[in-house]
Amino acid sequence: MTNERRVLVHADTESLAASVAARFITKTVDILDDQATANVVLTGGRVGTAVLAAINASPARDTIDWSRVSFWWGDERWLPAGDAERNDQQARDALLDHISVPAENVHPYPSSDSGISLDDAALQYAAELAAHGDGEGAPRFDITFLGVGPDGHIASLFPHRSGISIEDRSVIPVRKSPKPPAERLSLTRPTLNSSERVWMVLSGADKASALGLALAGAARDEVPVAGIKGRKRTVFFVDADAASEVPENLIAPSY
Ligand SMILES: O=C1O[C@H](COP(=O)(O)O)[C@@H](O)[C@H](O)[C@H]1O
Repeated sequence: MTNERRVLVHADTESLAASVAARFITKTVDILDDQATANVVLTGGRVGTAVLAAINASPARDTIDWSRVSFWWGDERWLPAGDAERNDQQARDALLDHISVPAENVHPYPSSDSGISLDDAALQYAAELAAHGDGEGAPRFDITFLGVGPDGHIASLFPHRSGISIEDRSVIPVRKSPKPPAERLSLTRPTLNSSERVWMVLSGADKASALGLALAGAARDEVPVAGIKGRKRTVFFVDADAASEVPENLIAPSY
């Protein structure tokens, strides 16, 4: 099977979230049949959080041995711990607080009330990634979820900003983000692209243009999602509205 990007279209956000949740559970069980542990990178955003809620709601949720799964984040908003706008808090509310995952398996970014600077927070998260990286700069990420903004941003890598081109670090501080809050932390493109599987989750007509441009070969500086590709698989899980500008030949047959 090739590692071409694939687009799977669902009728609406609800069926999209339920389908990705089912696929995640099946894939993670398979991964844990083959290896001792799994590393999953979570995203913030509306659809990413809906997927976590759908995993939580699934009767098959606990077929996964959660004690062998570790969670990381693609990006975080530089806000105090527990803030409802933090990506980690939204993931805890939707899923993590409801499953038997050991606290040490959950790797949130530092928070703005942690007493360290944004720059030091980026260094600290990079060090945590490296500490779990078996000699690499980051663990082997088995599944990485990414939302996609209407401007084509992924994680906190925005169009026409230097972040999308940074290659010598695993984590960067982000300032003056076009989307609030202004200060953020983000994995870099090479770190995201080190993932075995990248699963993009997006819905809504406001995402159609960015998705269409990315799949038509836009430059990553213009549309950052265009620069993202997992090692084994890159799948866009989208709803019909987001898919409206996707070239027909890239849409996988419905299943
Ligand atoms: O701020 C963020 O937004 C993006 C996209 O969010 P969405 O609600 O438009 O899906 C998300 O991917 C990112 O993690 C988050 O920090």
